[in-house]
Amino acid sequence: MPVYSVSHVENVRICVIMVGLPARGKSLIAQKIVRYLLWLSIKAKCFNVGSYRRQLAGDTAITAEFFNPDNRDGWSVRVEAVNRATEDMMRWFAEENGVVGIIDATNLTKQRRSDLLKLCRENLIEPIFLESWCDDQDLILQNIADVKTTSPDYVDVDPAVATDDFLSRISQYERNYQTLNVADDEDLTFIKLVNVGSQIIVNRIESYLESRIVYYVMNLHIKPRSIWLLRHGESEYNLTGQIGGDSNLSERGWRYAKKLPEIVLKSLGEEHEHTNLTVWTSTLKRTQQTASFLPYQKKLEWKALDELDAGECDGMTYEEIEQQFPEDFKARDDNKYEYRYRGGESYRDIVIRLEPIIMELERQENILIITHQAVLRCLYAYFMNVPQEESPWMSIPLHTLIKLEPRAYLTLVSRIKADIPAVSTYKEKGTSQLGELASEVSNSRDLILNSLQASV
Ligand SMILES: O=P(O)(O)OC[C@H]1O[C@@](CO)(OP(=O)(O)O)[C@@H](O)[C@@H]1O
Repeated sequence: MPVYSVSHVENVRICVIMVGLPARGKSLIAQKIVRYLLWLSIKAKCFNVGSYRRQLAGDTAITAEFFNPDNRDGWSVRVEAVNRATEDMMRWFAEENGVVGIIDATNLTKQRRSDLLKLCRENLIEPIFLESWCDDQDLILQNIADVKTTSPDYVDVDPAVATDDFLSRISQYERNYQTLNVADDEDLTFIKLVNVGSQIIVNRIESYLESRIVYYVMNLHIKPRSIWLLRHGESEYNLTGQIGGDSNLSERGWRYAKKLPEIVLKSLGEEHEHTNLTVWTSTLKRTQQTASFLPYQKKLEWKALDELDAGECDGMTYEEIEQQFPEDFKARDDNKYEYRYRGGESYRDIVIRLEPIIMELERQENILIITHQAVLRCLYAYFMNVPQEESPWMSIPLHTLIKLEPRAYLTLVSRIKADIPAVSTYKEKGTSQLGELASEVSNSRDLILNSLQASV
């Protein structure tokens, strides 16, 4: 079955042209848009002019003077860098069927923007300008500290010297800055973020894909925060190897749920022990039982966080699926991301239903999400940029918290394992569930079922 995405339906190609002084979060926004679109299967790529400039002029000793608009050598290198980036982008559109290309540069002058506009129009590409305008000095200094002192331009440079140099680089750029405004740029498609979203000006958004990009950008914030992703405690179905369903926690699952408040507190650290977390669960019992001892007020159930719907296979073991539906079993192994259970869902379907969750997650601050194996893989893939063919095969063990701390250019990840054993629900690619190993599993399943019945 062909897979249609927004871009196929609309047949549009978009060039997002970033605008703004250095240290206004442009690269961060550009990279996030790319990650979001790739996660939705829309082919996107960022062309960072700074890295072309570094290739042309070398990594080191690019001091603020280089960026003086009157410095002819510096100027010609910078023009050449933009030209190379745009040439590569046009080649990418033409030869690799790119859909959304991003030119990540300052693009501060009307002249530069009109050159890019002309190039896009000649190539039938929709241009959309995305300006990050900011005069909040605290935000700017925070950005400089976060990003620029770790930039390749300042390798081995003392952070204080790097910060001073960077501030003078910014003042060189300020000399030429012409901000976008509705009066002068009425005909352009643009979005202007003022002080990271405290005010947003949107002008002439025309296509659906453009409006999705705008909506995504409108939801972003850059406040420091953490996101915890975890599966529910071990369930009765996990013990018996059955998939789907709405079973209760096992005895070990309940132990994990009781220990969870302590583990979360530890992970928050002393200085944040009074932080108020928001807890999201699915509508299924196993996630809600897992959340039941957490002391936080704000708990929200989301249908969109429910586990992958296994349709006709719901309640079966992998072994039973292999026996009863051998072709499906193989098809799923061959392409797990696209495979849709009979009457159920695929991983791609989960990503589509998770989109509103991602939007809301971008708006939120500290949040703890208790969900399921397949859903968690999809959420993790969004934050960590995991390619589609890999994400359904990631190992996401039970009784393990994943803490994500988004930073300017990367997301820090730590895993916290609770000291409470649980079964593994991981099925390796290409492994048959039939045969010796499988019969051991099914024997243990019978044993567990017997003991459950005996204890009733
Ligand atoms: O895509 P695979 O690897 O089969 O993983 C998804 C499966 O994980 C399970 C456990 O096997 O999740 P959960 O623990 O939330 O019940 C199944 O319900 C679900 O079908």
